[in-house]
Amino acid sequence: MRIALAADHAGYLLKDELVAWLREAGHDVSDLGTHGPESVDYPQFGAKLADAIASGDAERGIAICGSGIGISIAINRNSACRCARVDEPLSAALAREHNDANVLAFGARLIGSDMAKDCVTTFLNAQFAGGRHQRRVDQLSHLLQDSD
Ligand SMILES: O=C(CO)[C@H](O)[C@H](O)[C@H](O)COP(=O)(O)O
Repeated sequence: MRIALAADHAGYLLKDELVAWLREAGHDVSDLGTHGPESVDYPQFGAKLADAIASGDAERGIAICGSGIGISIAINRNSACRCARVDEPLSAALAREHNDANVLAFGARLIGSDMAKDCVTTFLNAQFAGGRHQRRVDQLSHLLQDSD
C-alpha cells in the first residue's frame, strides 16, 4: 500500500521508526518529514500529508505530533482526508469500519511505538463497512462543502 507519514519535531522519532517498519513490511512509504528535533510547526506537515492524500500519491497517511491533536485538526481541514487520532487498536479499527478514515494520528508524547504499530496494523487491515456508515460519511463531505 502507498502510505505517507509526516510529523513535527515531537513526533519525528516515532515517525522514523514507523517508516522503517512499514518499508520492511513491503509498503511503498513516503516520508514527508520532519527529519530532526528542530522545532517546526505541525500545520505545515499536516498540510503536506493531506496534499499527498488529496493528490492520490498516498492511499493512507500517518501523522504524528506531540499530542496528535494539532496535526489531526490540520489534516481534517482538507476535504480529501478523514483523520482519526487514536491510541488503541479498537479505535483504529472503528475509524476504518465506520468512518472510512484514511489517516491515523498519534501523539508521540502519549503512545509507545509497540502500541502505535498495533494501531497501524489494525488500521491497514480493516475495511470500511459501508451501508449506514456511507450515508454518514457522505454527510461529513457535505458539511465541508457547505462551509466553503
Ligand atoms: O502536540 C502538538 C500539537 O497538538 C505539537 O507537537 C506541538 O509541537 C505542541 O503543541 C507543542 O510542542 P513544543 O515542543 O512545546 O513546541
